[in-house]
Amino acid sequence: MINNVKYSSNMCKGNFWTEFFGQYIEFDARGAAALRKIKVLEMVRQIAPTVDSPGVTADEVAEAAGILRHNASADLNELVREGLLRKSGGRPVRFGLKSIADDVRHTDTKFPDSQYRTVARPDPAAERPASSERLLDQVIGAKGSLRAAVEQLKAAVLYPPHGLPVLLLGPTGSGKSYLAEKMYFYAAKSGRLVPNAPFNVLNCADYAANPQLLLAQLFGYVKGAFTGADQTTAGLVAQSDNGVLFLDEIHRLPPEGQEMLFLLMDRGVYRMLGDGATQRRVSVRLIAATSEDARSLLLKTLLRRFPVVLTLPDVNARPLEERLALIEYFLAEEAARIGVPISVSPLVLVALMTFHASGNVGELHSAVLLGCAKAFLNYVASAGKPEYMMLVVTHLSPQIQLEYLRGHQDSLKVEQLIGVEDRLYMPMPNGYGSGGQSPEQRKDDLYTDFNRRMSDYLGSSLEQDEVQRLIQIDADYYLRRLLRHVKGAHTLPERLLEVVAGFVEEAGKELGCVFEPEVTTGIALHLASLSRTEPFDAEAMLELTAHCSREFGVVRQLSSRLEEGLETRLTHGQTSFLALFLAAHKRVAETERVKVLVIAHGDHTATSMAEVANELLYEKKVKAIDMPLSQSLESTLQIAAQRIKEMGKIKGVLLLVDMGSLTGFGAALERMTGIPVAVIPLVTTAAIVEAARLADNGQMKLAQMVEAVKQIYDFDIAFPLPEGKRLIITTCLTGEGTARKLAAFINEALPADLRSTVLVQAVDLDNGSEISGLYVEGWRGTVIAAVGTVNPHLPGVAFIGMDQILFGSGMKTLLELTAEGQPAADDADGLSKEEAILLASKFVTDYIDSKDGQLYVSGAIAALEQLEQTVGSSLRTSLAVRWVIHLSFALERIVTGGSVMECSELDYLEQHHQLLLNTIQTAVSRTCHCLSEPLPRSEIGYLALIVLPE
Ligand SMILES: Nc1ncnc2c1ncn2[C@@H]1O[C@H](COP(=O)(O)OP(=O)(O)OP(=O)(O)O)[C@@H](O)[C@H]1O
Repeated sequence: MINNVKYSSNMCKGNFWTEFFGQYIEFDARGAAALRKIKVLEMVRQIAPTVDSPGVTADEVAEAAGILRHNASADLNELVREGLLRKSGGRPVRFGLKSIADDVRHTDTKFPDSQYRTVARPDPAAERPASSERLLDQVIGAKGSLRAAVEQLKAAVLYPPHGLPVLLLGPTGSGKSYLAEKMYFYAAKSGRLVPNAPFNVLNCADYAANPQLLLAQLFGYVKGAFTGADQTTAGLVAQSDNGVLFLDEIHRLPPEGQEMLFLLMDRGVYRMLGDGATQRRVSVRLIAATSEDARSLLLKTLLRRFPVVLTLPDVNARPLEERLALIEYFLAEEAARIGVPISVSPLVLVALMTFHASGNVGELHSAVLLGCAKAFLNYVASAGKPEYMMLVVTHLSPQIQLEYLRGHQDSLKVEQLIGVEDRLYMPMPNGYGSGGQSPEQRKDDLYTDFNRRMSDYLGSSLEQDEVQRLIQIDADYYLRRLLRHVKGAHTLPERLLEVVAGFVEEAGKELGCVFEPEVTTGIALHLASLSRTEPFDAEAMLELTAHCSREFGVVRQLSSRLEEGLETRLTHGQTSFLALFLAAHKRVAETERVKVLVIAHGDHTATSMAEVANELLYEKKVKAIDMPLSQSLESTLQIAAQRIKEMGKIKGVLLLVDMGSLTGFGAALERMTGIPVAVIPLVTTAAIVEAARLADNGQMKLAQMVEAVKQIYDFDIAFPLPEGKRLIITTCLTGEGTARKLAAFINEALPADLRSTVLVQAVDLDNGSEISGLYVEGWRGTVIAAVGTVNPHLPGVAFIGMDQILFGSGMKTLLELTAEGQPAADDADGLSKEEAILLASKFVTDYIDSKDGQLYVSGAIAALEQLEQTVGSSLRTSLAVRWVIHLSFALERIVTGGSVMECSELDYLEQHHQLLLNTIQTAVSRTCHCLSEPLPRSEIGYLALIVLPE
């Protein structure tokens, strides 16, 4: 147990905390070790996400997590002991995920190598339509903080003959609307309502500025009741006959409105505005809610008429188990929505469990939605075909991350509750917990979901272009889910389909584009399912349509036609929605299109990448050609030309290839087909997705598309490389940190005459995204080597691991490569031993952010000199550098109470090199005065391993 960890070293400041959280935060050491272990596990999962990947070294994890290497090593070994990771033999030791498939019991999805120890799975019973009894019992908290409320709600619903009015109190977002809706389903399921009974919602706050209009909406009015009342119109009370009316924010109802409600509640009658004489009879179950102080804002006489008044608790005061259940519920819902399992790290759960949700369950819900939205962007852009979407702590909002770091009084309890294992949320076929709803209602829900997500995006800190992309993706998903919910259009009236088809065609003409037939079906389904409800956030919708004003204009222009055909009026919200929908699905006519073709070496490389992209896109139109190694270039060229010809008359082809001579196909194919072809080399799945998305959208010219796709290869080196210069790239996962330090380190280590011609540049690989092949392509032959913690796999470019540079002969190799094949002089890196040691010391003191750094380095150097003196020979420069760096870090670790490194070869060393071990032990204890106890034997073992090659 580490008692005094303070995340105050340079490394942590520079690499992790400041990068993610913008400022330096000292946080309580309590639980730090446990959290660090969780983080280490998360990093392994990020760097080596599958069980068959080669695994990661402690260095890589330390780098990625922004922690000291020995801590990473200690945690990794502990995770191995706990059975969470596997460890490979050989050097350097690699750690990888374990295959533990037993716990995954989900039958639909295959997870042959799932590394998850536990799988959080929604209650299978939730998949079945819930019985009326279960409906309310399934509400999270029904057995806990909402127990009394749920019992009273049941009684209120069942009370003969028409139930009792209910007033729900509680802070905003505490679930009042949610419970009102549940009550409606409960009443319907238990046979207290007629089939298809209405459920109408009126948020009185929406009409706060116009109480007259509010009353008119509620009670209806007769012709001439007020200026503008051209015809007699029924209100929501009448429309809710035999059903449920939910009045949200009821305190906004003016006193006369409250009085009008008395009559309804006492005698089941009401009067329309402008007709005080006629009493009309209805049977309406009334549910009301307010987040304000009802006692001071409602008439006492109204308050008294609610026999059931319930106050919902603040989510921050609810038991931790309930909060976890809510989070898990939302995660499972998201998994169902996107149709992909979601893997969630314990860190995420701890953060979600402990932040102060002032907006209550609603805010918790938004936090999950937005986290998933960010994760989804990464998922869509990730190469390969991830089995699941990963939700990690950096996907959460900065505020939540910040709160998490500040710590929380319940942190320890929460960590215990959550454990250290990742959880996997499976997409449930019927959604999660949607029991009791008809397909019709589900459709409404989809829309409500969609609507709410849009508002959340708008209110979030997401970048504008991220919001736009998410809207597009969501609109696409909405359509697909809608189509999935109601199989085919046969349930739709023919007339509706006809009207919508006409509208879509006209819209296409106006916008100069075409729409797939599914778009007609989708809009028809959407309109059919929405006829009863007004989208609740019309304003947010309007805001969203800012980016598709042309479509908005066209819908407005054509709306009268649609309204006539549908015999209804489109609300503002619906108009905006249709514009959004058209914008997301408009396609250019075939002849105006650019098509995407992928060619890559290997039996399946191209086809499998295209398959992934197609799966993620609405239109599955990416074509691929595999080029097995046995296939000649010439025949691949012929096949490609044939394939392009089959595409018919098109505007151009964006050809994505992997490497080699395929990059030269562009001109040849243009000649053979007469169609413009642009080539982008070093294809990745992310690039295909982006290319296909742009091709789908059809707004760009071929050349513009090439430029746009290049953006996917995101890197931070300026084009072009100055004339005559060559380049060494340094890499690391978190970009800013080690790569930059390493760049500075190598730059300093380069002989002066080379510095003018060789640039050392850090490249941000941004959590595994691929380095820009394009840039390497552009500078073909100019990159000498890549150095760092992650191999970017640049074709034809040698990679030297950071450990090799620091602890091995990496610098020598690098200089050899720099000198174009001429071996570097003599030892290590051409530096004198003193210079090399000086550099190593500087490296160490840069990393250890305390005045003691110098102490550790001096100790390490003194120990080396002592050893050399005793042995009577001088250690080679590269080994001396390794010794100094290693021992300095070891001293810091031990002095600050860190874990001791295990040395697996210690037994062997004790048997065969005991004298050496003893000599080192003596040298260290004589010179390293910072130690209060002898350096542990296994640490000595490591030092011996450094010396032994000599
Ligand atoms: N017990 C619950 N289980 C699942 N989801 C819930 C629960 N309670 C609330 N929610 C979700 O939390 C969000 C906010 O709930 P809701 O809108 O019902 O709150 P509210 O009290 O009506 O808020 P407001 O006063 O702002 O109208 C919704 O997304 C709702 O689905």
